[in-house]
Amino acid sequence: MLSVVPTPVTVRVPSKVNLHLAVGDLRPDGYHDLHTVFQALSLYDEVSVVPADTLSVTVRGAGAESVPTDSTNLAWRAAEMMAERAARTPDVAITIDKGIPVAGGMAGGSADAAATLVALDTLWGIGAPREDLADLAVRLGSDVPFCLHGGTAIGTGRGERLVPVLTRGTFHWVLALAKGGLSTPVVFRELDRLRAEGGPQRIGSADAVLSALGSGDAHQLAPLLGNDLQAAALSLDPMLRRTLRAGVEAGALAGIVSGSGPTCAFLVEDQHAAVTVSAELAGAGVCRTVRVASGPVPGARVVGDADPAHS
Ligand SMILES: C[C@](O)(CO)[C@H](O)COP(=O)(O)OP(=O)(O)OC[C@H]1O[C@@H](n2ccc(N)nc2=O)[C@H](O)[C@@H]1O
Ligand SMILES: Nc1ncnc2c1ncn2[C@@H]1O[C@H](COP(=O)(O)OP(=O)(O)OP(=O)(O)O)[C@@H](O)[C@H]1O
Repeated sequence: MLSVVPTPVTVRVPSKVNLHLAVGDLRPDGYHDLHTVFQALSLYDEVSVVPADTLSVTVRGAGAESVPTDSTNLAWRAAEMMAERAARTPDVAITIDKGIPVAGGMAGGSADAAATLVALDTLWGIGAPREDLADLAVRLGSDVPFCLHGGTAIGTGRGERLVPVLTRGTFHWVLALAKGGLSTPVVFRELDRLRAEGGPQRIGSADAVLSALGSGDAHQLAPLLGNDLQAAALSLDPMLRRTLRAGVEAGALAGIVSGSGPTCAFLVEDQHAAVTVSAELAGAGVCRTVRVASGPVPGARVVGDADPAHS
């Protein structure tokens, strides 16, 4: 008798960079209020799910060895949450192909959680409204709702309340991936420590960033990029200063630490500049590897899915 091999559902999910990341004071719940502008970038993870006897997670790609494959993996937790919502057991094998740097400040784990929600929604034929998935997403992490959403968006609260931002055209980025990672809570704590000592200066409002995004002009946007966590990331990893300097010397319009770091994101003029800047930066010996990306791109979606309900 022929046995039916189940077909996996695969979801592609983007990374993010914070074009503007204003961090408020520490709240009683341990989080900080944020006012941020996210942009989803074309550096992706792919997450596949297939029916299995029990829940499992396999991670492949760069940095896979430092990603947990047990119930502390955000994708595992997403599967349990989705199963609970669907009143069923989470009997799936999850395979994560990492293209997003691990602990790199580009929402790698959050992306996998968002992708798992979308993949299981399809595999189990749930058809949950996007708002329901967003409600589950916020319980998994502050960046998870944006990984579902994609595009460019303002994030407030702890980063989970999203409003889409109108942008024109495509922005081109060069990403310098670091050898190690930085822990997000440790970077927030370092900022609190620096602030207790009187510094660093806080970035201002995002208004100018929003109008630069509307113009589609990378030259206008470049000097406006700002990240309150940058000083904390540089304090924990002073070598990042060299990386930021090298990117600008290589011809980038501006460089910024991405989120909590240590990935550095460089805005460049166009696709051609992305290639030349990335080649020069790769030769400067200031990072583990260099990637080219563009944004904005859509959030987590099933590969090969042309259904506009998923847009
Ligand atoms: C730095 C950013 O990537 C910017 O988008 C995010 O704020 C981090 O989002 P995330 O990795 O999804 O973070 P979560 O898993 O929600 O939180 C991890 C830890 O980071 C700190 N955290 C996170 C978000 C926030 N608004 N304030 C915080 O202080 C808290 O110590 C929290 O316990
Ligand atoms: N699916 C996952 N992928 C990567 N890391 C994961 C995953 N699940 C749990 N983790 C854990 O989370 C830690 C942070 O990894 P992650 O790649 O999410 O960091 P990040 O990109 O800096 O996050 P963010 O930008 O959202 O602050 C890792 O060191 C790892 O132990």
